[in-house]
Amino acid sequence: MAFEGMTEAQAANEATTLRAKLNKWADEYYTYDSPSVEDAVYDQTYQRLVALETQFPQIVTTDSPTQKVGDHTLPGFTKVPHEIPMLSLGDVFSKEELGDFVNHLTTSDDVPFNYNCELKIDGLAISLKYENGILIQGSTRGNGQIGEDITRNLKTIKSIPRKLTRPINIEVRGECYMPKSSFAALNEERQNNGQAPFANPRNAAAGSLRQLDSRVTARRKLSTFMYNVANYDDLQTDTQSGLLEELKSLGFTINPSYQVAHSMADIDAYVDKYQELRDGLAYGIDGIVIKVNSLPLQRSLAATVKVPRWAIAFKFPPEEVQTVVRDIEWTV
Ligand SMILES: NC(=O)c1cc2c(=O)c3cc(F)ccc3oc2nc1N
Repeated sequence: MAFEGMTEAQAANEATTLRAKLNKWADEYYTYDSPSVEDAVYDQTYQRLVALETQFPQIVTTDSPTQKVGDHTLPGFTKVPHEIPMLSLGDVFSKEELGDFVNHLTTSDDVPFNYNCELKIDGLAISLKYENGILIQGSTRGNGQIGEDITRNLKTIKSIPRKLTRPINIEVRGECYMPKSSFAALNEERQNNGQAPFANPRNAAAGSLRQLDSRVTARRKLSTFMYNVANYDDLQTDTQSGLLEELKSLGFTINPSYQVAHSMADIDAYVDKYQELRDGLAYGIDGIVIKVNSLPLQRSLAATVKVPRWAIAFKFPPEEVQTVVRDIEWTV
């Protein structure tokens, strides 16, 4: 990141702005456990400041976040490499795009029209690793390749089984979320004791999971819906819908509102149904996930670098939740 043609004064000026942002975000994170930006934004901003101060050493100040001892990434959680990357879903925003995705897949790759429709829970993606049926590690998605070890916090969540009904080795992925009722109660409590409220249940879940003190996490009434398996081999089922039932039989909580679709009309009906029911659900959803139902076909379709070819997210417009407008002065 070279700063061609930048004068020292300009560098000093930008460094001052970056330091203020980083200090504010760190303060939000440590003091109010409600960071207003994702870690990746914090890290990118930090790296830019380091590059600026490296190129213009004379602008370094003693109070710069770069001068603090220790690792600049938010501490407290060890990093966890995901042997099988935790990818994100590709998004579509209209039924036409959704139809294009499904029809393209079904015709070109000889995929029978057999899709599993699921609610897209608006939470934080997590991965749970079990050995001989015992929970040994829980982690966040992180950047998809490297997550954070939050085992101790996930163990406080009642819907996450410590021990499965069968002693198998399995890595299961799903969503950790905060029910709407818990979110409302938490924000009321925070406002009563002068803390900044969380903007939405997703931020509240993220802030609650990255608590260094698990007792705080335990009080946050988080829950989970699991939906995927990283290593399929131990499973007896060969469909996505069957996988959900198998996860349930192992002791996981799955979202019961899934439905197999055999036509575009089925998919459209499911989308319309849950666009209607959305506001009345006990948890936030930000869309629908449509997946090829056959697991062998999922595997053969695999993924591009970033997203699976066998699944798509149909995104709803943002829900009209009454959130407190945060004084977000910064745009990165
Ligand atoms: N938020 C969700 O409720 C939800 C999320 C995902 C994913 O993020 C996801 C990511 C992949 F690379 C593959 C499948 C997935 O399936 C998923 N299924 C769901 N129901």
